[in-house]
Amino acid sequence: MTSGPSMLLALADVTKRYQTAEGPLTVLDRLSLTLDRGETLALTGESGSGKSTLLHLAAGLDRAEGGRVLIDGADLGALNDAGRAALRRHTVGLIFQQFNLIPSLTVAANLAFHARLAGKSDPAWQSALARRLGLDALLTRYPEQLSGGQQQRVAIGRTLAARPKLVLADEPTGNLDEATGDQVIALMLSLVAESGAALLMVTHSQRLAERLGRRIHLTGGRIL
Ligand SMILES: Nc1ncnc2c1ncn2[C@@H]1O[C@H](COP(=O)(O)OP(=O)(O)OP(=O)(O)O)[C@@H](O)[C@H]1O
Repeated sequence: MTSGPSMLLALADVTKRYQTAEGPLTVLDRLSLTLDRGETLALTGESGSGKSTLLHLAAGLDRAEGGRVLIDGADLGALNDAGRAALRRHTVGLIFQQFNLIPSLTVAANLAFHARLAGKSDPAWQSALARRLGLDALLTRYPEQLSGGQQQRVAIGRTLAARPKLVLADEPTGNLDEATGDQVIALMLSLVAESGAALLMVTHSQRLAERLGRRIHLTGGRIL
């Protein structure tokens, strides 16, 4: 595999198996894909086709049985746990369906949390994100005092505040009604574009997938 300067994420011949009571289950079968800097890519596939598995591998949260995963030129297989954690902290941002906010922190502190951990606090960018995400009047509230759409807007702001080069989103609007979900996706896409990040987004929705620059479909452990 050649890794040019524009390539941010590459999976090359990646195989992932789980051990189950019925024997080994091959979820990803010599799968390859690349994502360029600033590119947005939608990943669709039936339930159980391996979308979340692929996203976890791309985040360095899990290891493949075969093949290679490269993020920003770094081969995850060649890094130890601390190296992978550092790469995740500095380069990757994750957005999940369940929002995953810290319940004991205010909206403002949640927004600041990841950027601070990554040593990349940028108050001006954080304020701009809060304003653009419509969170200015909610900064002193706690997550349990927010609607689902508001919580996901905080989660998006928290992720983008650290300026990750790669944003990985797993069904980010899966817990929201369609109208709220559409608004949240629109905000996420424009802020991802402004921050220059690349986005890999898992979705069940063909309609949402069509809003991204490129689409791939996972089936039988491979990409169509
Ligand atoms: N830790 C695990 N151990 C065993 N099997 C697993 C494990 N995690 C996932 N699987 C299996 O691997 C397959 C892929 O799971 P994955 O969660 O990646 O699918 P998905 O496409 O994200 O599904 P969904 O759209 O329903 O969220 C499924 O058959 C699942 O049962």
